[in-house]
Amino acid sequence: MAEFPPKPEAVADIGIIGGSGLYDPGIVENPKEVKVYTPYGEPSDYIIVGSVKGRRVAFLPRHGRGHRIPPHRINYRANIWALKKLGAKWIIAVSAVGSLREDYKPGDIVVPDQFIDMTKKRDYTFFEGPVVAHVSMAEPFCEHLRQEIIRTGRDLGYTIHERGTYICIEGPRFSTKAESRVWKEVFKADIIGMTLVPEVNLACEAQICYATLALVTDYDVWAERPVTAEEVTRVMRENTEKARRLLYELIPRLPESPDPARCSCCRSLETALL
Ligand SMILES: CSC[C@H]1O[C@H](OP(=O)(O)O)[C@H](O)[C@@H]1O
Ligand SMILES: Nc1ncnc2[nH]cnc12
Repeated sequence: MAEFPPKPEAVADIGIIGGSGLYDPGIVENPKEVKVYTPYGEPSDYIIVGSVKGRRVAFLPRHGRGHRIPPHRINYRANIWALKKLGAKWIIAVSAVGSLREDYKPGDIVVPDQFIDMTKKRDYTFFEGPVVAHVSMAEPFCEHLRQEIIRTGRDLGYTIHERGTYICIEGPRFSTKAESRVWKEVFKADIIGMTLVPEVNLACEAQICYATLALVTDYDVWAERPVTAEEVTRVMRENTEKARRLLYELIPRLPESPDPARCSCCRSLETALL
């Protein structure tokens, strides 16, 4: 394994990963496209590096510009590695999600606090041996970052749900009605998507504070009209302004370095390495 974590180049301390419908944040001043090489191959695209209200940010569209890469083919390791290499201490991950409950409505924001992994064949770790690590996933998201997203969303008057269990399916197909019933009624998940895992796991291994800003786009397939890809991208497009505003207000609120009293993300390897 190459040096892990890589030495940050301190170009940007805030990483943003854009999901379906958010391929350009539109808030970055003096944007420069940066190509980053990693031991895991190519990230999803060039990374846009620039400033937002005086803070250095690095933006990466998860599916590549124009949505070229399906969720199961995303090089999650290269993406997280690249952001770490650029110096990211925080990653705000934007995602389109389906809702598995009536009261989480299209257009609402959810800041998940748990996940269930139903993916099948992805590269889940940087530690393939001989160095072995078992990071704790009991609290998978950075609580400090989650609280800052929630506070900013509330200040902007958005409908924002403070908790939610995100079930991550393998995709790229959507769920069957029978599966959706299981996710909703048996597993009691609240939202559904295809990209959280292993992005969140790898961010944790890289000791980066990571939280998801999930935008509800649909009611999956349990409601009357089953979700379509067209619906997801259309609703997401209608709501990108919301995500952009939230990011714009949130970024300057983040401290230069995470507060060790508010989360333990940057110490995740202390108890994980064998
Ligand atoms: C375009 S439909 C499904 C697609 O949208 C979500 O992606 P992301 O989390 O990157 O916004 C979902 O997980 C699927 O990959
Ligand atoms: N219903 C759904 N299932 C899986 N991924 C999604 N992304 C957005 N909506 C989704």
